[in-house]
Amino acid sequence: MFQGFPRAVPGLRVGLLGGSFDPPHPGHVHITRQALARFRLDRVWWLVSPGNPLKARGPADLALRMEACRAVMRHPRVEITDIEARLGARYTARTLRSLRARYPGVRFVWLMGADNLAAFHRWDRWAEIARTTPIGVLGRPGAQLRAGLSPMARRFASARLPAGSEGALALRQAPAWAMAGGAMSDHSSTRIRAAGRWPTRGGPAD
Ligand SMILES: Nc1ncnc2c1ncn2[C@@H]1O[C@H](COP(=O)(O)OP(=O)(O)OP(=O)(O)O)[C@@H](O)[C@H]1O
Ligand SMILES: O=C(O)c1ccc[n+]([C@@H]2O[C@H](COP(=O)([O-])O)[C@@H](O)[C@H]2O)c1
Repeated sequence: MFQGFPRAVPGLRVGLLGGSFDPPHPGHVHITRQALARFRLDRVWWLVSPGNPLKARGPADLALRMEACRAVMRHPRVEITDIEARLGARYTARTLRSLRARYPGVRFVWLMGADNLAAFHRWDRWAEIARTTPIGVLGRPGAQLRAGLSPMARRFASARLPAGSEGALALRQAPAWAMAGGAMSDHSSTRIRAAGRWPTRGGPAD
């Protein structure tokens, strides 16, 4: 369809897991599998970010992160993509607008860990994202309480799907969001970097 962009037909339920993946780890794999099952998704696309706009430190080289992602996440329904670099987008609201225009009829669900839900109100045009895209949240140790009390959770409280209805998330008109329950993983990129098992860059995101 477009070089470097995954294929998707109208009606396909596609979860978008944006991340720095600096580096990717088993926690990302865990939540991807959980999202496929709990939110009844047909696909998950990993959007390997050119650089989180809220993180001062730039991530490792994109090609290196893409390669590492392909090595840890092998699943027939999961695609590893550098779509945001191709679009020249690092703000999620912009990415979602572009994807909706390129893939009419595809049912996108934005995926994120509970730690990101807790800080979601600091994102560019966060309420627009919530009003236009269903959001699937995956549990993360230590973040559950903050996520539940967050400005996003409070402002869009009436749009939250009750436990047991998460499977309908992709079919719901936004605003709609759900939390997937179940086992959590405590893996984190910060911890891997701190252990010196991944190259780090000191400068700001480029
Ligand atoms: N163990 C985990 N449990 C739940 N969600 C996770 C987990 N690890 C990462 N995520 C989610 O995956 C997405 C991408 O995460 P990211 O690549 O920043 O990994 P990270 O481990 O959070 O990195 P860092 O420690 O550098 O912040 C985010 O939405 C994040 O909340
Ligand atoms: O759009 C924003 O303002 C924004 C602010 C912070 C994070 N994000 C996105 O959130 C995703 C997770 O980021 P990270 O660094 O926690 O992996 C990734 O796709 C980022 O681009 C987006």
